[in-house]
Amino acid sequence: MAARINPSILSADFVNMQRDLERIASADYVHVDVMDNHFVPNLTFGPQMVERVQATSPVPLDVHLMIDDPDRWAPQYAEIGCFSVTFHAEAATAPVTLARTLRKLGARAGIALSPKTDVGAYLELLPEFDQVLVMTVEPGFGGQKFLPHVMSKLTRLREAAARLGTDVWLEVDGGVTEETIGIAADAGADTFVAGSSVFGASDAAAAIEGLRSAASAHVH
Ligand SMILES: O=C(CO)[C@@H](O)[C@H](O)COP(=O)(O)O
Ligand SMILES: [Fe+2]
Repeated sequence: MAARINPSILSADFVNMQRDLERIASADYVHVDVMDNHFVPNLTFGPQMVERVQATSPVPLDVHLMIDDPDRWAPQYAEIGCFSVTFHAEAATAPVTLARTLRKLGARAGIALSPKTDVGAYLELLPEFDQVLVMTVEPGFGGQKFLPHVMSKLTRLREAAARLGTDVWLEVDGGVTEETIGIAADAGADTFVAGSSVFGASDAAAAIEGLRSAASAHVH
């Protein structure tokens, strides 16, 4: 199976967003990091900007909400028509109810786990989600180092998905490069977010292709 490569526009030039969206037109999805300065100590943008990105982007949006109270704020991203909406397990009060709402609104529902969050409580709930985002850095900033110790979560998620017979995408986010992507793919990831390693390259399309082929050799 081919790996999905989702460049993160956190590393794009915010005043040249249209140009940077065109640079990553060969990606599978565009990863959009929404941060609120409360759940994480950084602030990006909200639904108005995401709606404009969606109208401009040649590829669908994979929205990653690093915000407090996603139960209240996440549905509006599905209403805009975003392809997938992922909220943090640590921030949601009623994750299953929220995932059902997102699906009813036509979005894929995702749940994200910060590095210190155990995966155990979510394994039996996998059929309620279309994707699980395993953070491989502390959420909040691009350009951090990949944390290999979280790979055991992917192994457990992959086993649980097979046992439950559910087709859930397993996404990794943070520090993904041509050097680290194979480690995540070997552990069971099939969807890869990459910010600085794509936008930091002079040729973003070549960087996407490099990541795709480095991962595809490992994706099961
Ligand atoms: O959600 C986040 C950070 O909180 C990510 O999506 C980053 O944007 C990834 O950036 P790199 O680690 O690939 O530079
Ligand atoms: Fe992200």
